[in-house]
Amino acid sequence: MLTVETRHAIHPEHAKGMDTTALREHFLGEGLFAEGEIRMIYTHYDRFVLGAAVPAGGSLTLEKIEETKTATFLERREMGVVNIGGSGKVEADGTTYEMERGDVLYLGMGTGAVTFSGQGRFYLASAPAHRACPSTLVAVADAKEVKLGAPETSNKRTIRQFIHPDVIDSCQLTLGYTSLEDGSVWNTIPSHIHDRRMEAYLYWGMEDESRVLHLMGDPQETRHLFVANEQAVISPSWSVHSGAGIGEYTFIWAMAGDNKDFTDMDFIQPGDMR
Ligand SMILES: O=C(O)C(=O)C[C@H](O)C(=O)CO
Ligand SMILES: [Zn+2]
Repeated sequence: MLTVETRHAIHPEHAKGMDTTALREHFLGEGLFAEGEIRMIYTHYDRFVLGAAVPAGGSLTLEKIEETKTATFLERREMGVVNIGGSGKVEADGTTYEMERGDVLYLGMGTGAVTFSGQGRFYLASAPAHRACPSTLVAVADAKEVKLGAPETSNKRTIRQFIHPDVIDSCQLTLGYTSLEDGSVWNTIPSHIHDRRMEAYLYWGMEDESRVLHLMGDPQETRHLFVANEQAVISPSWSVHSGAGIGEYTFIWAMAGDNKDFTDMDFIQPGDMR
């Protein structure tokens, strides 16, 4: 089964007046990972699509979605696939990619139908593309590692960059994930925005009862979302995206927009946030 939900772009002035239910309705992705299903969210933020495929031992094929009005989903798009489950396979364009937990697969524009199988839990992130870059499997060991933060500021973390100019080519998609060290709770502190790019976070590797308090909103009008395992947050270009978690957590960040410069961020120090 394939289901697609549409999320329209929200103006920051509109977001200021939202209550908790409305904030969750517009910015949180809940229930994306369902056994035997592909579930997707088509956003109007840079036409970024996020989703999940959980074949649960069977197989699932992503061929097309009505929203793009193209013959296949990847006809004019590129996509990142992250396996956050057990061993699984992805077949695309006549090639079978074996994916272990944490591996990332980049699929270039024009790839055609994509079939997911095995015990993988596949997170999907896709953006429009203008040229075909080579499809590439990037194992955890091949990612670029960046260490950030310190125990004194409770934000010591490892950023692993997979779909990133220093690792593989892509059109506009960048993707990787960040894991917190034991005892550190804060991600992406100091907070930042990047008006040039939207971003989506998928929190994973969490206990069922754990939660991340995700900060979003205009830096002068912050709001929060309590986020559980395997839930996603859509971050418009005007919104900060930081969080503090109870228990272990990792989050996949994926971005689309005008540049692929990971370090292009406008920082806002905690003292300047409201
Ligand atoms: O821990 C971090 O800091 C991040 O992972 C930053 C995000 O990837 C991000 O927001 C990039 O723009
Ligand atoms: Zn960011």
